[in-house]
Parts: sequence; structure tokens; C-alpha cells
Amino acid sequence: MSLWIMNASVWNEERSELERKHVRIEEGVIASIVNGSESVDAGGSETIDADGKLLSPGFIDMHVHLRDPGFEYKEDIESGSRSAAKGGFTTIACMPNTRPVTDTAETVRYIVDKARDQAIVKVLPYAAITKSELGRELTDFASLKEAGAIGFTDDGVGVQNAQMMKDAMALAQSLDMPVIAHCEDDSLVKGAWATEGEFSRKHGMKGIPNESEAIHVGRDVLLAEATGVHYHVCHVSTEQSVRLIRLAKQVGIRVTAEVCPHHLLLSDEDIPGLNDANWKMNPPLRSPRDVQAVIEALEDGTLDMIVTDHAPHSAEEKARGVDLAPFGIVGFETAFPLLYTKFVETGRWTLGFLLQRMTSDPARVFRLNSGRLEVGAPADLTIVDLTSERAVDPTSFLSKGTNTPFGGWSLKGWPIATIVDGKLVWSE
Ligand SMILES: NC(=O)N[C@@H](CC(=O)O)C(=O)O
Ligand SMILES: [Zn+2]
Ligand SMILES: [Zn+2]
Repeated sequence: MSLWIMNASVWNEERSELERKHVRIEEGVIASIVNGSESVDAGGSETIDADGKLLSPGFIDMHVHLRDPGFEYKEDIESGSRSAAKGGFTTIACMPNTRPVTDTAETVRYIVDKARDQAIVKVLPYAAITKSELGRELTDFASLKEAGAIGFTDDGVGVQNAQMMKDAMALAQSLDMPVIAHCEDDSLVKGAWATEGEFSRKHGMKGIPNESEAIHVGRDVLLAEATGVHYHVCHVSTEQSVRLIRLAKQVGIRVTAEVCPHHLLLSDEDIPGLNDANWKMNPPLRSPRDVQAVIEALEDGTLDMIVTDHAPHSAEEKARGVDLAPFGIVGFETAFPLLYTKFVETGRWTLGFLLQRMTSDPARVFRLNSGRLEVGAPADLTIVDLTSERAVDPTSFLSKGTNTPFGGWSLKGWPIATIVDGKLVWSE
């Protein structure tokens, strides 16, 4: 059975403009793309009229927390996948800071199996670098890979011991697998939740210094050089990290990196006060100068991709107050509208640039077969309404988490339909 998506606006990178196309899908694969001026005979096949809306490769998010197993009250594989689909994502890679930590083949298989049965988007699991993410003993990389893990990371915490990280990289390299790092030196972060800067000074609080992130980036690019591994830096937030990644890339070290919407859009000076833990995330919101640095780094390719770091927590946990609440904000259902409205509508980026950083760039870095709208590619697609303006309403999220600092923001660029392997999995 074939499916036609008629009257879609598809981005043409060479001409830097949208073009009207009809797209035919057969057996979950893009079978043909014809000019919108041509009449097609869709007789007998299913059709979706995109009515001039944007048709993009489905978004790819290589850093998300689905909380399953163990923290299903925050999110689970099913709810997280529905939230992702509503945000236009068709492939998501989930972090191993679950309970138990995803540090055995059995837990990787649990995620793979549950995702196959219950997720409406593609779910790729990461496995932990160290057992229980405690930094003491490496996990069994070969069996985790065999079970379906796509990379190794202790996201949530930094690997504190350099020798442990070097051993992890050498082992990952021998298996042709990437190491993905949450960069944070615990000896420089003690009892703080906001960045060391304007906000922390104003409130007489201890802050998290920029070096706590960059010191791991610096250490790890040297270890990546020594081991030859593909090393990927999580949620880059500081000017210093950017500088080190840029330098490492210049000398040919195999390093890639990601940045989150909130670090591109918000600084510590935007935090409204001490009453709302939805402004608490790790890394923290940094200075306006850091925000400019990560934007420029994304633009020049020092940072390769945008990820959400979707990190749902319960309302009760976030209500414990800024000191006690857990770090993290949800991301799926606001990412594209935020970036489209604040960077594309304003004329700073082309639509093509934003789409690349959310589709083909993550696909290239992690060697995925998706992320392109081409004949022969998997029909993982997103239809987006670029014109209707709507306010962010956390109560309407499909995620179990409503922890976002973006509630009430008026945005354009809302996904309206999501297609995975040629199947309509979500629509408004
Ligand atoms: N980003 C966050 O603030 N929190 C993440 C952990 C992480 O990504 O480091 C979480 O698991 O809640
Ligand atoms: Zn992290
Ligand atoms: Zn994370």
C-alpha cells in the first residue's frame, strides 16, 4: 500500500527556498518526489494533503531521558515517544540514568523490546560507561553493544577518573563505538545549582563555574586523541568548552558536540528568581556571553547538532524548591517552535540550517540511515505549520513532565503530523 503526501513545502538547500512537492512512500521508504506542478494519479493509495505546510525529514534527538525502567512516574518509553512524536521527532536516543542504570545487556534488551512494542518513534538506547554510573568499574561494552546499545555514556554525572575515561575510550574504540560525555568535574561543583555569575552573585549563592564543564572537555579531547575514539560532548554550555572543541577539531581529533535549545535561548540573567525550579537544569543557564559563544559555535559547525536533553521530572519533585528539586527540563514539545521562532523568523538562520542541525547532522555524526528527504531514505517525516502562532501550554504536553521555563511563550513552527517508516504515528 502506498501513501502520497501531496502539496508539501520541501526545503531546497541549493536554492535556499521552499518548493512545492508531492512525495510517494512505498513500504516505509520514500519512493518518489515529484514537482508540485505535476498532477499525480494517487488512485487507490492513501493520501495526506500537506496543504503547503513544511515537510521535513523527521527530527532526530540524540540526547533524551525516557526514565524507563525505574522512574516511570516521570516518563516512560510510551509517553516519552508520544511526546517526541508531537515535537516532530522520529528518532530519539535515550540516556542510561534509569533504575536500574542501563548497564547490562538485559536492561538494554528491555528498552529495545519495550520500544518495539510501545514506542511510536525509533528509540536508540545508550548504555552506561560505568556500573550504576558510579565511576568505579567499566560495564561490559561488548555485550551492551551486542544487545543494541549505540554508544556509552554516564550522562547525569561526569566520569571523574581520567584513567577510567581513557580505558573506556580505548575499549569503545576497539568496538567502533562512540563515547558520549556529560562533562562535569565534581570537585568544582559543590552545593550549587545556578551558574557562577550575575544571578548567583545577586542572590549571594554559590555558583557552578564554567571550568567545571570545560576541564572535562579539555581532558577528554586529549584522551580521544590518544585513543582515536569518536568522542561526543553532551549539552555544551560555555565559551571555554566551545574554544576547546574548536581547537580539537582543528587538529583533527574525532570530537563532535551538541547544544540544547535552552542554552541557545536563555542566560542566567533570565532566571526570574528563586521560586521556580523549572529554571534549574544541568548544565545551568550560563552568562549572555556564553549564550553568544554557543550560538556562534553551532553556526560555524564547532557544535554539530541540537538535542533537547528532554529531562522530565514530576511536579511534586520540581515543587521541592530550587535547592532540593532535581535538575532538568522537558524539551520535545517546544524545541522546534522555539528555534524556528527565535532564530529563523528573526532572520538569523535559514530554515535549512535549523533543519540540518536537527536531522542530517545528527544522522551523519551517529551514522544513522535517516535524516534526509530523498528517494530511498526511510519515510521518517514531519509536517510543520510554520505560520500559526500559539502559546506554549505545558498542560497540553503528551510528556508526563511539564517542567519547562518556556510556558506561555508565543511561538510559530508547530509540528502537526509525524510519520515513521511511512506510518502516520501522530497528528493533531
Ligand atoms: N540535564 C539535566 O538537568 N538532567 C538530566 C541529567 C543530565 O542530562 O545530565 C536528568 O536526567 O534529569
Ligand atoms: Zn548530562
Ligand atoms: Zn541528559
